[in-house]
This record gives sequence, structure tokens and C-alpha cells, in this order.
Amino acid sequence: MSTHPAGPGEIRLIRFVVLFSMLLFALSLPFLRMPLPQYPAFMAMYDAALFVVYLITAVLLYSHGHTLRSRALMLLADGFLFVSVLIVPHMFTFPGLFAPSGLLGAGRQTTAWIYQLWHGGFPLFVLLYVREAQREREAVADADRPRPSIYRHIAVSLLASACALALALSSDAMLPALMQDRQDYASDRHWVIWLPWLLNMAALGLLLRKRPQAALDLWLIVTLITLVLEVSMAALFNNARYDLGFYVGRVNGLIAASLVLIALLIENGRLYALLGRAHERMQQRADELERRSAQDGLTGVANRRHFDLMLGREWRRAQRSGLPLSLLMLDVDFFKHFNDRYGHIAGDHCLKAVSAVLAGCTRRASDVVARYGGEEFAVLLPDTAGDDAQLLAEAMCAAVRERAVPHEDSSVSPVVTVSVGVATFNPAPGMGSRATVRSAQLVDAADHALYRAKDGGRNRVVVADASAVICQMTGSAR
Ligand SMILES: Nc1nc2c(ncn2[C@@H]2O[C@H](COP(=O)(O)OP(=O)(O)OP(=O)(O)O)[C@@H](O)[C@H]2O)c(=O)[nH]1
Repeated sequence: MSTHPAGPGEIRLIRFVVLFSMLLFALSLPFLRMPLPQYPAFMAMYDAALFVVYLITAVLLYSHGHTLRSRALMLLADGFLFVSVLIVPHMFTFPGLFAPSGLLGAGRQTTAWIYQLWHGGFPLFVLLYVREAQREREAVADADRPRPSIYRHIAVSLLASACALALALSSDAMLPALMQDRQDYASDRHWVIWLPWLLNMAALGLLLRKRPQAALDLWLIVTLITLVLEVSMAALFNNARYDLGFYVGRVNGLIAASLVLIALLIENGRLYALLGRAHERMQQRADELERRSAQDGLTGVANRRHFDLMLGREWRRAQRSGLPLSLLMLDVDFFKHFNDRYGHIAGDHCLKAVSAVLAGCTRRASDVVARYGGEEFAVLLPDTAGDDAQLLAEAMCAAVRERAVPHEDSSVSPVVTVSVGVATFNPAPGMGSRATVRSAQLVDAADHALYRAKDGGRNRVVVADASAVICQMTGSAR
């Protein structure tokens, strides 16, 4: 918000607020001096609301300034804190609110001077903000800026409020009279009553000239316009406390106070939505990366890395549950001849077809079909006994044959065939501590059975005893 331009919706809202404030001013201008009933409770509510709004705005701006390492935003936050602190004595010293002549040793001029100092002080902070924002834009990148100290800023702001309060408390003796009595303004008021108006106009002029204008700048412009209108109605062109200008001016003041807060809250909501969407996108990308990192690029089945991971995991699970774990190792027969005859690209297509057939044969979500390397595949079958693994291995053998990928250079079949080694392990309790070694033994056993299948003539399934590596020929049909 402090760097981004305002969106079209924001600009519409800004225009509406300016028009509303100007209309309110224009309509009440002829009646500003009209006396109205006195409602001290209105002042209590007004000051309490302003205090909360200014304080929250200051907190939000300090946090933005700290995050963005922006001294400019800190200075603006100082302005809001300065006002929120001054509002408290303004309420306590206001005659008739807590005591007929106000608390804190207030004199006749005290409250009026607090009002003057807060309305004159705030635009000074805006002027400092504009100057610093311009300097920051021309200086080094945000990340290289030293982070401004929040505490130092708060301390300076509190000091400024304390000085202003001290001045206001001694205003009866030291400063020009603004009030004739506790109700009416002085008839020949000193020119200093124009100072807040002039300072707000100066800050407004500087902000209007600032380029580029961020959304925050536009909201500040509206704030200053409404403040100028407030000061005009409630301090310059009206006559006394509790006349129409006094009330309507304060309504404008409340609008002015809320604008930056509303803008910051809108911005916060927008940032949360953006953050949520960014997090979702990142999560999707992470899932996609995770999926890809587990996948073989050519065939789409699991890759070797994922297979190793799953083997270790399933081995440990089998250790805990005592359920059997079977492994099939499959190898395409005479694949070198296939490549030589049909070419490498056709070889790739053949591997894709074989892997699709193998994946199609598995039925359980826990089964893992993986490309083990080259033209060799591995199928991990958790909770599967040797007999069932052998049945599945033979079904795979048959399914590959039925897929009928022509292989004229194979001496065992006119179509592509596979040889399969099967190993099953029935883990005993206590083997888990040496899980990787033992799971490697299962791979060795299945591999050994596979080579026996090759030796035995190919296109067949051989089952091994995983613990003793006892091979048993089953002689699959051609
Ligand atoms: N097209 C293709 N060929 C591959 C790929 N990976 C390995 N190969 C080939 O697969 C062939 C494997 O040959 P061998 O290990 O001699 O085995 P074989 O010819 O299948 O013989 P047997 O296994 O004894 O039946 C080699 O020619 C490799 O180049 C691949 O990703 N794509």
C-alpha cells in the first residue's frame, strides 16, 4: 500500500469520501454558528473513538514500517501516535466532561490549545513522511536499508506529545487566548488559529505533488482534505463550543481519522488473501515436485529412488506387523536385440508399454511398480505371500505376451516377453535394526531368481526362497 498504486475500487471510494465531506461542509457552511444543545457525552465518545482509531493506525503503520524498513512509514506512525496520546488529555481537560473546568489542572485555554497542537502537529509528521518517502525512493533498495528502531520512534513521538501537552497546560499564561470563556471562542482570535489549517494545506500541497503516488498517499490526501474541512468548521468559521460547526466538524474529523485505518485494514485483508493463494500455489508445486521426484521420466512408474524408499518403509512395516513382503524383479527378454532391430525410440515405446501392462496388473494401492534400471522392473508387494506373488508374476508374464509387441529377433517368442524372479520374505521380530541390509538381501534373492529364469530359457517365472535363496523353477508356459 505504501508503494503500490490504488486500485479502481479504492479510487472510487476515495472520490466518494471527498465528495461526501465537501457536501457536508457546503451544506453546513451557512449554519456553522447555529447554537445546538450541549452534549458533553458526544465529546467523550468522539475522543474515545479517535483515540482508538489513531492508536490502531499507529500500531499498523509501525509494523508496516518495521517490516519494510521504511523510516517514512515510521514517521507517519509517529504522527498518529502523537495525536492519539494528545487526545487523552484533550478528553480529561475538556470542561464539563469529568469536571466543570476539566481535570489535570486545565486552564481556560488548555483544551483549545491541545486541539490546535494536535491539528497542527499531525501535518508536520505528514510533511516529514513525504520528504523521507521521496528520499527512500531515490536511495538504496529496501532490503539494504537499516531497520529503523520502533522504540526510538515511539520515544520521540511521546516526547513531542509531552512537550505539546506541557505547552497547552501553560497556555493561559504563555500563549495567545483562543477562548473567551469555557464556551465561546475569543472574538479577536490571534492569527495562530490559522496555523493548523495552513500546515494541513502545506502537507496536502506536498502530497499532491508527490510522484508516484501510492495508495497510502491518496488516502492521506483525503485525510488532509477532511482535516482542513474539520478545522474550518470546528475552529475557524464557527463561533463556540456546541454550535453546528463544532459538531459537524468533529464528524468530519472522525472520518479523517478512520480513512488511513480503513485503507490499512483493506490492504491487510488483500495481503492475507494473496498470502493464502501463494501458499496454495507453493503447496501445489511442492506436491508436483514430490510426485515427479518419485517418478521415472520415461515410463511414468516409480523410479529407483522411490522404490528404495518404499522397500525400506515396507520392510520396516513388515517387521512390525510380521506380514509377508514379496518382490518381483522383471527383465525384458533380448531387449538389446529389440533395440538393434527396431531402434532406440521403438525400444522406449516398448518399455512404456511393458510398464503400463505391469501397472495394470497390480490391484492394491500399496503395490509399487518401479523401473529398477534400463529394461529391468521391480514390483513391491506388501502383505503378499509367496504363492500370491507367484500368481501375480505369472499373470504379468502372460499380460506382457498378450500385449503382443512384435519382437522378431527374440528366440523365445515372436512378441516381447519378460522373465521374472520372485522372492518373499516372512520377517521375524527383531530384524528391523538391520533393515537396509536385509531388504537388500530380498532384492538379491529376487535378482538371483531372475537370472535363473533367464538361464532357464526366459519368458518364465522363478520363485526363490528369500532367506536361503533356494530357487525353484516353475516353467511358465509360452
Ligand atoms: N530403448 C531403450 N533401451 C534401453 C534403455 N535402458 C536400457 N536399454 C537397453 O536395454 C538393453 C539391455 O541389454 P542386455 O542387458 O544385454 O539384456 P537383453 O538384451 O535384454 O538380454 P536378456 O536380458 O539376457 O534377455 C541394452 O541394449 C540397453 O541399451 C532405455 O531406456 N531405452
